[in-house]
Amino acid sequence: MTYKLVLLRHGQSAWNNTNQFTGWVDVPLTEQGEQEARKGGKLLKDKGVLPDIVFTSLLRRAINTANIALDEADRLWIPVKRDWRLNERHYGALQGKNKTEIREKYGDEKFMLWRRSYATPPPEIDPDDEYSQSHDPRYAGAPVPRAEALANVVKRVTPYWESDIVPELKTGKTVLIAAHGNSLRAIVKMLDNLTEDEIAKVNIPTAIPLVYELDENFKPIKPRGEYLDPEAAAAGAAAVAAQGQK
Ligand SMILES: O=C(O)[C@@H](CO)OP(=O)(O)O
Repeated sequence: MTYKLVLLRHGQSAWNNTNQFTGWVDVPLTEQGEQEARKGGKLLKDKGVLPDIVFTSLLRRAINTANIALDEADRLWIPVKRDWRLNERHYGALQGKNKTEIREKYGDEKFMLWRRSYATPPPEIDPDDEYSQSHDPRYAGAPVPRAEALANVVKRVTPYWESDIVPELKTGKTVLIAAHGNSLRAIVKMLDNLTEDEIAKVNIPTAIPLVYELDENFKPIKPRGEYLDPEAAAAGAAAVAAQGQK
């Protein structure tokens, strides 16, 4: 018995477009982002990868990407589960800041440490900052972070994977997770058992489905899975890696 998992990062968001750190700030998709989501859905349909259930974060860029892609694949009717544990990594005090300006102000090393190190979180956000989520009713009862490193995301995603996602895979459903660059990196790290150095080099392109076939222990049969459009995925990942450089 094997299991099928599809990871989908949201399409281009308003702040991807303006080169701002986003994290838990609930920015919309751009028109280009919507178009990317449609393309992602078409890939699912054309390749016959048809999700039976979708998991999303609580952020509109992931929710809308899932809806647009599933509509395109004629699967808008499938059940949906949303959870803050699939949210983007909380970018702390960097939320809302321009990536290039931060790199220029603090230097390459610190910039990359905050973006891609495993265990070092960015500086914490003030709970009363306009871009803090401390007072957002959607997170009532949840421990809203003031900043997260990727390690913190792995820590919140892994129990959710075990408790909510694995049981759906076990019933033989094709599971779609529509989420974010760094929450998906946390899942990729966990699935592929990557080292901290290996995951630092992984960048997830927007809205290109990444398909994993998993064995009976929920481990990838093909390490790192398979993008449904590998060429576009490589170009997209390179563009993410280069953010803040210009
Ligand atoms: O700003 C963010 O929340 C993320 C994803 O867009 O950025 P980065 O790729 O720099 O971690």
